[in-house]
Amino acid sequence: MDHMDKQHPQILLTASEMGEADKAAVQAGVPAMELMAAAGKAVADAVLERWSRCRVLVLCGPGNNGGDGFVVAQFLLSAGWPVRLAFWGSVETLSAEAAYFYQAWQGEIEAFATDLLDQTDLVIDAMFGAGLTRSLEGKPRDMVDAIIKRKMPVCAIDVPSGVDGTTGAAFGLVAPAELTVTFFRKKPGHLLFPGRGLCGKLVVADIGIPAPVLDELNLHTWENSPELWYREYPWPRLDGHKFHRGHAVVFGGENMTGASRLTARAAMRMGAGLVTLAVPIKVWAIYATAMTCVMVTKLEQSQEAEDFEELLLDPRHNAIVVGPGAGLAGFERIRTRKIVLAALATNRPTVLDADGLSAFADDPKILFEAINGPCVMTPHEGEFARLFPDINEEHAGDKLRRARLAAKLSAAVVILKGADTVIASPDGRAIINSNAPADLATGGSGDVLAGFIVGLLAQGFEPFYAAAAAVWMHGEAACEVGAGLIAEDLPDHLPKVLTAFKKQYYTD
Ligand SMILES: NC(=O)C1=CN([C@@H]2O[C@H](COP(=O)(O)OP(=O)(O)OC[C@H]3O[C@@H](n4cnc5c(N)ncnc54)[C@H](OP(=O)(O)O)[C@@H]3O)[C@@H](O)[C@H]2O)[C@@H](O)CC1
Ligand SMILES: [K+]
Repeated sequence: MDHMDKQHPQILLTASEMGEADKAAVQAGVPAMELMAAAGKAVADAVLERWSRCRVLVLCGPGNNGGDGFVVAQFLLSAGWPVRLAFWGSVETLSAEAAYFYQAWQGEIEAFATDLLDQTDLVIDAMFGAGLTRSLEGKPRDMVDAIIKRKMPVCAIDVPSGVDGTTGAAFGLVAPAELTVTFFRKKPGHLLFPGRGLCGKLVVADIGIPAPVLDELNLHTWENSPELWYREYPWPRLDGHKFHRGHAVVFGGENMTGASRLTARAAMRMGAGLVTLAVPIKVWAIYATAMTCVMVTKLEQSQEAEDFEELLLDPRHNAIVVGPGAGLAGFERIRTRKIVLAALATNRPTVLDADGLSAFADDPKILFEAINGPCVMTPHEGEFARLFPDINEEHAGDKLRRARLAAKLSAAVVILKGADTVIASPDGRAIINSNAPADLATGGSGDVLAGFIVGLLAQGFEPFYAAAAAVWMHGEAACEVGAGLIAEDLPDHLPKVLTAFKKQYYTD
């Protein structure tokens, strides 16, 4: 855990945490005026780098986001660009720094009017940033509406106005930015949808806030990267043999036999020393003919759960996954529940996915009460809504909080999947993943993820790290494959990912 330290470049700051960092920086002797000047300069530099000289309209709002806008306008004007500036707000309520840069602006200050866009090639959105509390109304809303209709290029300061930097939720209409420049550290809303999709390219600028101010804050959210967990990674030992690398057990059902096969193959690829697929006797032959390095074992008819329990009496079976293709139809639901409960009763690291979660939709409490050991749950949004209906409703639009509360309630690491997967630990820490390409949205990719996780658990990786590492490797493997990806490709491209990862991060 030491490595997920607060000064980490991957740390993410909510609006209030950023405000605290800002205050601490001022207390440490960095004047607020300098922070604003640096912020505005960073935005101007990013604009000068990306765009050629063109007619710019800077839209300044009533808070410090607008203050940054005055600075940008002045820098671009000094660089010889044609700049117009419109302000919406009241001069009396500007902060001291914003008022200073308002006064310092050498051009005219105009009122918000959509016809300003007629003579504009590029909009600088300095309307609202971290202080946004509600949907835009009146003139700012009309402006955003017109920018959207005209499909104007936008550079947003901190966040596109209307995006909540803490949650990524959009308050009403938002003009999508081509470039967003934020300060010091990213915010969760830059990584979580819809915010992420509205930011365009994201630049993080250093504005002179000293990193040690972060040590004083209570921070617990990071962007996923091997930097967070590579030091604890269970590197294979040179003198090791397969028993050092664990033995994962995968339950396979009767109908969707492909799902657990993908899981088992993925667990092997991730480096589990051995993998056993335990399946009902009726379908044993289907599995046995399809698998090679994975062992397939039979569960006798009508006593599958008992046989599964017996299999787990062997303590070498040190990580378990139940869910992919486990089955929910008719009697299968009861069987899946029994298998899950048998797995959890061992208190060994267990991954619950798909049907292994949905089997408890009627009474999730039974599941939560059974979780007393290390457990990773991997719901997609539909499964999450079934297991955590109250949290889901109460905190709609705040994926980070939903995942965190679910982890706390269930005492499991929760991976709330999607394009912006969140990995939450029961202790309150959370990681947002950002490397997943769109190609990953394909049947079976979740089964592979479950296999990657159990493969790491079998090797003794701590569950929160195993979850984060598996999600990251899954994204990397998908990037390796590219367009046309099918789930089978993911385990087979993992060796390239693991090799590159080892080359970059392994130290003796
Ligand atoms: N922290 C730092 O380190 C640094 C921060 N910097 C910059 O400061 C920005 C944060 O500044 P900020 O806190 O003044 O918030 P900001 O978003 O400009 O405006 C809040 C104002 O808008 C109002 N308001 C809110 N929603 C509204 C709505 N829908 N419609 C209408 N009004 C609405 C709200 O009024 P109220 O809600 O109180 O009625 C309040 O008056 C940050 O994003 C970054 O760009 C940099 O200078 C570098 C250092
Ligand atoms: K903005």
